[in-house]
Amino acid sequence: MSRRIIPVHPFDYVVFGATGDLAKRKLIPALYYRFKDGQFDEKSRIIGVSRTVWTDAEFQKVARDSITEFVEPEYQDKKTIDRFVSILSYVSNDVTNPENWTDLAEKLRDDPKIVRAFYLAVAPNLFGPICEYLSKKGYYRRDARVVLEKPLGHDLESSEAINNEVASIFKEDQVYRIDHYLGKETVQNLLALRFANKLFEPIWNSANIDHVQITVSESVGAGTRGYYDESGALRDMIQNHIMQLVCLVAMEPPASDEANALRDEKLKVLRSLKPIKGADVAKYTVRGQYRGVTSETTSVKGYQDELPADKKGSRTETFVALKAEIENWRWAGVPFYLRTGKRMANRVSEIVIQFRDIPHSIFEHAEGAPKANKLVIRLQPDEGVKLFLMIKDPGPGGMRLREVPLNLSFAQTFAERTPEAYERLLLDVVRGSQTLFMRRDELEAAWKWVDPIREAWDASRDAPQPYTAGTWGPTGSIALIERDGRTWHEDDDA
Ligand SMILES: NC(=O)C1=CN([C@@H]2O[C@H](COP(=O)(O)OP(=O)(O)OC[C@H]3O[C@@H](n4cnc5c(N)ncnc54)[C@H](OP(=O)(O)O)[C@@H]3O)[C@@H](O)[C@H]2O)C=CC1
Ligand SMILES: O=C1O[C@H](COP(=O)(O)O)[C@@H](O)[C@H](O)[C@H]1O
Repeated sequence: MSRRIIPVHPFDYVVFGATGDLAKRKLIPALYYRFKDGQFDEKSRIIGVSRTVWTDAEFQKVARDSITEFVEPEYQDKKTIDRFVSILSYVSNDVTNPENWTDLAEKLRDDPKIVRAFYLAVAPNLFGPICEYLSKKGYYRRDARVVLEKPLGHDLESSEAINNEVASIFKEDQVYRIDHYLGKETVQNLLALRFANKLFEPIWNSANIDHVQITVSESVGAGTRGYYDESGALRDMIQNHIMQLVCLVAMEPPASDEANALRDEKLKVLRSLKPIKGADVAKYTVRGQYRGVTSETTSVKGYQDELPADKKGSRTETFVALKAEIENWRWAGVPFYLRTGKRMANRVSEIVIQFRDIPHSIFEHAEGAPKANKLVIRLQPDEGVKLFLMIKDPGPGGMRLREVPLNLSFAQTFAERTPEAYERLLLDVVRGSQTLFMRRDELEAAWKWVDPIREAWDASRDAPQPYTAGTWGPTGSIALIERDGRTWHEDDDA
């Protein structure tokens, strides 16, 4: 069955930061895919804005190159690319220079039926000037939308300052804060799994679940990404993506999929997280930094070796593991073990729901003991869901118990390409759907929870624990979970 494509209203999408890396690698390809699928056509416009002096044709040429490089070859056809780039135009503008602000009036249509969206793919210090520009030049409309890229601050205070600047022009129902994890198909599937099935909800609680693990590991390094040393894994991954995953796993069933119904429930989870402060930080968190490794076949640089001279000696963490707890009736006593890192053994993002042991085994004389059930939701790569169950090993040899996975592999089940997160999110903005975007109070609640961890690390004399590139992180991370008599999940299909 082929996918049903519902076209969106015609729009004017103004992309600030159009010459940047994000526009080139993610935004242009995502918009192209949606155009190719017929979700919008030449009635819409995409207007790039940056300081670089380009003509429309130059911007169109760069967009063509980005499609050639980042769109799968079977989706590239000249006729569609020609049609797509014909709706692209460009305006050169330094938003910090009010004396020379450029006019967008020629590009923006003054028609209330045409959706107006501003995508701020620029550093957050430009959000204020851009909002001022939009307001003073009269491009603001009460029904316009503004999309904010991360990082939205480096702590609660700076996040409040950014949000205040934006809020001085845009109302909260106009603001779309991107957490691209929410746009991932498999993350949305978590909602379907939990709330479109009868099976799980009755057992989704502390009476039946022993613990939850969330791992987002990357095999790539961090050092060449300019921003990373100011950020570190706690701010870069835990505060946003992993907190959002915790929310989706732990929240109460919302009354509907309406944006605020969902966000209200996520917010309650964030506000129920037990604070990790002071001496508890050393007990419940582990931070690491990768070391290089050289063998006969490979040579991988350590984080320190990748840094420029003035940053050597940095104590920025490239790995975090922590034990979080949610203080409410559903989750009391169920630890959430979270970990993320760069230069780890594999690229894998997964959520593991480890159920409790059965209350009593009747298999006294069987070969093998029953193991507790486990649900593994693989977000990437090899997206899918595995439910580990006990079965009788077939054959005449008596009762032999074996753990096997019920395996739903998305790649094997669905022939169609899995859309990239940005494809969904960019058009949700046009649809006016905020469900997959973070509300201000959620963002701030997440900062409020991570800030004391960061502060305790900054005050500590200890450096991050070293781990060798290509491994699963420092030994402290293994100890964190093993201390509780548990282990990190390793997917060897049982
Ligand atoms: N790249 C990525 O994969 C991701 C990026 N982000 C975030 O998105 C934002 C953009 O990232 P990225 O594209 O990588 O950054 P780049 O540095 O590649 O691009 C920054 C953009 O901002 C424009 N710009 C800078 N100063 C001004 C100005 N005064 N007036 C108008 N435009 C200006 C630049 O254009 P010019 O120099 O021509 O003015 C350029 O287009 C950042 O906040 C980043 O953290 C978030 C997630 C992923
Ligand atoms: O936001 C970020 O996410 C990426 C990982 O995203 P993924 O979609 O590839 O899983 C991470 O590499 C980057 O450091 C971080 O800023």
